[in-house]
Amino acid sequence: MSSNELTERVLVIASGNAGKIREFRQLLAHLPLSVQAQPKDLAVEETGQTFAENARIKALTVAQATGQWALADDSGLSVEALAGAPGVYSARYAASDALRIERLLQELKEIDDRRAHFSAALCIASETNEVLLEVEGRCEGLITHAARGEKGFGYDPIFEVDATGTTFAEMTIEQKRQWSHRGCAFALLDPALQELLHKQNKP
Ligand SMILES: O=P(O)(O)OP(=O)(O)OP(=O)(O)OC[C@H]1O[C@@H](n2cnc3c(O)ncnc32)[C@H](O)[C@@H]1O
Ligand SMILES: [Mg+2]
Repeated sequence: MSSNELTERVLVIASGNAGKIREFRQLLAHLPLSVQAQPKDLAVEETGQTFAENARIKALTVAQATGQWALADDSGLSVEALAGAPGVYSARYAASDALRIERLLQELKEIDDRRAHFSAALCIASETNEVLLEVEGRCEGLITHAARGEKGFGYDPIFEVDATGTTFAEMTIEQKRQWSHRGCAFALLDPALQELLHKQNKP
């Protein structure tokens, strides 16, 4: 075993969403961390009113259940013409990604104003019930009239990023990292997390 492995801290990704987990594995790859998935049987109720509250709830619950640091992400799509819906209810909008997309396109059928934004709140909590880091990121765009692209997950095929004119589903994981709500939030988290890990490893 190398000395690196000896000091490598475990970080549990407090999410049941395979698409998010894939992105976090890429985002965290350069850090001296052992990245693990949360236990399959763990379901956390998202009772918060905001993305930040829900991210906290998920991070604290999973950190306590696993006895490790946990990183949670609460995210969603807010549509201007729908007064911010589905927002924190983005996962509960319908039963599957395909049905969520279908419902949103249906709701916006007669509506010209397609402006929307994605938000992501990230939270890292410790096994001792402490919130270590919290950040938020946002990405502005438009809801398309039809799905475009095969990559990504969730609402990606119908969210066109203002800055690129492409949907998240048309982007590589690296491009999505550059423009997305999650990538922007992680850019804020990354230096603070590195500092925290550095401090921890000092004798
Ligand atoms: O709570 P966890 O277990 O992390 O997984 P979840 O899928 O329930 O995640 P949220 O509660 O944060 O709900 C977010 C919803 O918004 C969608 N979403 C979040 N980020 C997205 C992204 O980058 N691209 C497309 N859809 C996204 C996601 O698929 C969910 O339907
Ligand atoms: Mg959820």
